[in-house]
Amino acid sequence: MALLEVKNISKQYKNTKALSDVNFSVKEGEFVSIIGPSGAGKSTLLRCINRMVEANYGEIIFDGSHVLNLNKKDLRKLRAKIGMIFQHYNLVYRLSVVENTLHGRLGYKSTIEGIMGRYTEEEKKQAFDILEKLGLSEEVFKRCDELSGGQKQRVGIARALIQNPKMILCDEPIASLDPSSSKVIMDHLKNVSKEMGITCLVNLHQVDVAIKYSDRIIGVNSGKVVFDGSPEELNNEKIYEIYGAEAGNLIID
Ligand SMILES: Nc1ncnc2c1ncn2[C@@H]1O[C@H](COP(=O)(O)OP(=O)(O)OP(=O)(O)O)[C@@H](O)[C@H]1O
Repeated sequence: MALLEVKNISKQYKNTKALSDVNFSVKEGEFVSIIGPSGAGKSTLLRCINRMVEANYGEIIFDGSHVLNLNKKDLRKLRAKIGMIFQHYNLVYRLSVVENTLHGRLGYKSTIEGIMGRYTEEEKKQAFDILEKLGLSEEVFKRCDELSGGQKQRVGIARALIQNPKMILCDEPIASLDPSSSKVIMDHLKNVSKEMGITCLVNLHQVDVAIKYSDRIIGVNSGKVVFDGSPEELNNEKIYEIYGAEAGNLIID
């Protein structure tokens, strides 16, 4: 069953048409990558789903809700069910690993509870458990500015997981990481989808990584979906269609 349906989505920034009539759906538990050249609209597309960017036209249905029609209160509830991971982590660096993780609970709290940092014992236990699973037991009380890039991104995953999300949107999660940290992060994300059944929608620059980890790949060029298929179907011809002139060094041997 589709957890997410994106129908006829278009987005126009002032002078730029970033998305044109984008259609696709994602099943529960699926791991889907979105690939495409720089400026293709990948980030805009991901951000339209949780309305960090407002689409101009179309429909998005997530878990039965018509996302684009939600009022402020219901949008907040929806966002609690959708985690997000960013290229530059978006952590509060002067705070500790566990505090940043617990920030994932803020969507479930009143403003005053949030400001006072009131978390239940159960929430704290869950934070410790998640951090242990992500190999961060030793770092729990460290400030986030003391961490490596790979560790910071694992805190980003922890913060998303403590939301108990149905889906995680990942916007270039490994674009700032070296290959070995990238592998650790991608392995954790794959685990999140396969073991925990959480749907992952991941923007990626690296075609080889998308092929290795995804159940399905969506290729975007100039704001349009030009490929939607399995990793096996992504041959060199399709890579040319997605990347155009940039395809040269991406070709698979
Ligand atoms: N806030 C904005 N205002 C105006 N134009 C924007 C804005 N955000 C993005 N754009 C433009 O919309 C297009 C799509 O941008 P977007 O960031 O979604 O692409 P992308 O595929 O994620 O690129 P990259 O891989 O480089 O991150 C680009 O032409 C970009 O310049």
